[in-house]
Amino acid sequence: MQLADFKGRLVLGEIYHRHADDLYIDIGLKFPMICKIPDRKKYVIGATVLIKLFNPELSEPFLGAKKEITILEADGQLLGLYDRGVVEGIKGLDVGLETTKQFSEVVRRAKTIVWNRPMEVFEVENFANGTKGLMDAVVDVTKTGATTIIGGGDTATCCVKYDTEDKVSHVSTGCGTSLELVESRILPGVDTLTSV
Ligand SMILES: Nc1ncnc2c1ncn2[C@@H]1O[C@H](COP(=O)(O)OP(=O)(O)O)[C@@H](O)[C@H]1O
Ligand SMILES: O=C(OP(=O)(O)O)[C@H](O)COP(=O)(O)O
Repeated sequence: MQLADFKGRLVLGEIYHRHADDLYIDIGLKFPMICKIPDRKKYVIGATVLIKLFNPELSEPFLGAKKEITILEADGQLLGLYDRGVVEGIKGLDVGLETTKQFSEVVRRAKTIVWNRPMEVFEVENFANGTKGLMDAVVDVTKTGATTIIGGGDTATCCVKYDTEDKVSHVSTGCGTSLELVESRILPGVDTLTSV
């Protein structure tokens, strides 16, 4: 086991035992984490949970402890149930490598792409990798002849951010409007200007 700094590290654990109001969670280290059961129906044996770990064992704080603790457990905060990458009650603000790969594969097969809405909260650098990855795929297929239309204020901003405005077929701040144009609806502004 690597004894790096554990404070604040996110780890997955499995509920292996329940006793009275307590949940016993195996986190793959020497000691389990024990905490109160937030919901008896949901936090069942075998369920996977996400934990913010503070300390893998409480032997050091035990020596000067002011509250009652046992040294044979890890200290952490139960964040919620974990189900296929999603934690109940916690927002998902980005996509992972696998999702980016799957979306990019579809984009690389397409001949026409209409893209509205960034994949993630791309304004925050740590959450932008999937959006950048998808943009790379869209730019690549544009080079090989696909028609790529990007619409929406924020999605157009992605093009500005990644300097791809000239590398896709069409960029517009309109999103609903772009879709109406594709549907062959008459757009009042375009109609007025056309007849001037
Ligand atoms: N998973 C998410 N959770 C919350 N906000 C998100 C998520 N993914 C993207 N966003 C936000 O959605 C906004 C873009 O959506 P939207 O306004 O519909 O796009 P557009 O302006 O291109 O039509 C961005 O500000 C982005 O940060
Ligand atoms: O980004 C936009 O809107 P959104 O952020 O609500 O998706 C567009 O500026 C709205 O354009 P629209 O009027 O063509 O739908």
